[in-house]
Amino acid sequence: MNAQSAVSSGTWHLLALDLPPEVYGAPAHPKGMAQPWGRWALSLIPADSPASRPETSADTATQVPVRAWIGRGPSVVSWGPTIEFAGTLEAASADYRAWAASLDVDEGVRPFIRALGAFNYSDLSGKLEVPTLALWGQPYLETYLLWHDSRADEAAALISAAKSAGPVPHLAGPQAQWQEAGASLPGTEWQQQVAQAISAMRAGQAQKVVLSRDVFWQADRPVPVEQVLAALVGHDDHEGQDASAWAFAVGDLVGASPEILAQVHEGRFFARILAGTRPAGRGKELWQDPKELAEHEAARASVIRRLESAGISEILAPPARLLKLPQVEHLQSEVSGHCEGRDVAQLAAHFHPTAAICGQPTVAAAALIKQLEGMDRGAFAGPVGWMDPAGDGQFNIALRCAQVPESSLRSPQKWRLLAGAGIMPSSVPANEFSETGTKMGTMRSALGID
Ligand SMILES: C=C(O[C@@H]1C=C(C(=O)O)C=C[C@H]1O)C(=O)O
Repeated sequence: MNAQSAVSSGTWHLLALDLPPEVYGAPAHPKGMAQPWGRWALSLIPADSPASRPETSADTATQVPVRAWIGRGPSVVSWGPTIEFAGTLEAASADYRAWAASLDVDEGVRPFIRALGAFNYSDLSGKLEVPTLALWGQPYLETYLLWHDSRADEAAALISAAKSAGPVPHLAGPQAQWQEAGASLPGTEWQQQVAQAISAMRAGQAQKVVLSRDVFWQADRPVPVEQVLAALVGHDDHEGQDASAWAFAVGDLVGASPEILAQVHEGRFFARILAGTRPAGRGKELWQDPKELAEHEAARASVIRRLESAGISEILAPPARLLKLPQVEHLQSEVSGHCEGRDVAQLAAHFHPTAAICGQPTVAAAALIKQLEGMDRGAFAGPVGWMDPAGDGQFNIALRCAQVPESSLRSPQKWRLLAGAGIMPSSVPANEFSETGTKMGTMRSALGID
């Protein structure tokens, strides 16, 4: 079936929901919204009944995958069928925007016919998906339900469920027992690869290379994605800072990334570059460590260098600051500018891969990753996020996440946790190994492993 033609002949609907102020958090401020709103919206996802949890892949059509993006700015929780635009990030976004522009819908509704997508690190292939039923939480305390005619019955049920739901229900985290189930490279081998990268860099092959690794975890039962997301949004708004990560379930990834590759809002571009890491509570050490400072500078410079060719003007790039997250602290640089006429997908594609997740110089670092990493990153470290028909939106770098099997997106039992670390000529392999382990802590904690 050609989903696009089937849906453009239908109708889209938008309803503003009148919700109690508690849903948006206290104090009622846009920055504080993500956590209670996320828990509220996630609690409305229909339960994962055994009937919707097929044992065989032949039944996967009955699955109801959850899609979500929850953090500062527009947030969404959705489930069920989507309209897909596959291809590279730029091709998929061009197709999506042309389709959205051609829809015969009210101009108040069109901006909410937004798409979510995750794209592979290596070639930016992937897909954008437009939810056909979605709860969109907006800054300034608004929530809209968007639905397509094909989901009218579910929308009616959801509207009455939303009316009778308590303000912010408690969602239990995952209750599974976990077993470690291998890795693409055993830890000792991975550290040998890091040592090789260090030798190659000392011989002048590159200045920085980011090597990542994975660890598989097997649960004794399916783990509903909304429980994991609820635990991830629970981490938000750490120590009174701005909401610092965006929890997501997009494509085959579930996680909470703090790093913004490209954000576009009404002609303004914004990015948040992270590089340089310490476990929580030890961030101040970063200012004294020449290796971390050089590593950060490489990542920051790689974005700043590409701003002009991206067509961005009136650039602001204040000095780096410390970003505190529950598991780790980073050096962060925020960069902004004017980006009239460029959409968020074009800009994300332009900046990918940054030195924060590839290295410096890009081509040499990419070659070392290919030679040494010993695994396929999939969409890990690729762009993940959302966009609207006008080209506004946000793509983060898919970090602090797990990849789950395509055949069980709703309640996966096997989770592949991934994390990387910037390797410099002065790096110590054992330290990089423990840094990647600490970064995986975001997911271990949300899954209830730690
Ligand atoms: C690669 C990751 O993180 C990146 C690498 C960092 C570093 O090496 O210090 C810090 C933040 C991210 O840009 C990851 O979280 O997996």
